[in-house]
Amino acid sequence: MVRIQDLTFEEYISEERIFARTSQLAKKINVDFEGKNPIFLGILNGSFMFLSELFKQITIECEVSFLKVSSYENQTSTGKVRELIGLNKSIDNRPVIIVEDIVDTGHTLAFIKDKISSFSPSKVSVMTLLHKVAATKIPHELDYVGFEIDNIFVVGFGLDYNELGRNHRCILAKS
Ligand SMILES: O=P(O)(O)OC[C@H]1O[C@H](OP(=O)(O)OP(=O)(O)O)[C@H](O)[C@@H]1O
Ligand code: HPA
Repeated sequence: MVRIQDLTFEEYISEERIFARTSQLAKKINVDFEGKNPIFLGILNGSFMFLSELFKQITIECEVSFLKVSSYENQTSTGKVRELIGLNKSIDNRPVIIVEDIVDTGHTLAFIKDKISSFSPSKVSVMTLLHKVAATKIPHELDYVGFEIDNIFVVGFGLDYNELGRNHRCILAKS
């Protein structure tokens, strides 16, 4: 059992299973994108651990870059304003692989895909380590999924609870 602030968590997906699945996904990418020089776009912060493990096993010509979605409360309205930081013309006419740690409601991915499309990538593929299927409000075509998980709160391997717990080597689920 692991305690983070007021919550307790139990191991849900072991480090071994994460590594084995990540290797399978990397092998598939190496085949699917051979000769296509894709750019991996990691979505910060959560994807950093998954992307670094994946990227070590990519053997084709490729690039890596990172994007951050910043959210802040608008001073003049109640709405949340979101902004995508780090996008530039390097994705013009290139195949892009968005790399996420988790697709939960699907709102973040919808926002990212919309912003990216204005840069005219030749193709946009999505890879996510986790997909919380029953929580999804905006369905997406997910090209590479590590694990479909239950509708429970998870931390570890890059995922956080109040910014804590990202450093755990496995995925932990709330008890
Ligand atoms: O499908 P959704 O319901 O939109 O949730 C998924 C998003 O939530 C998390 O990011 P978060 O905004 O918590 O930032 P973080 O990666 O820095 O933890 C996660 O990394 C995804 O980007
Ligand atoms: N855990 C951590 N971060 C998240 C989750 C989760 O289950 N869903 C969306 N962001």
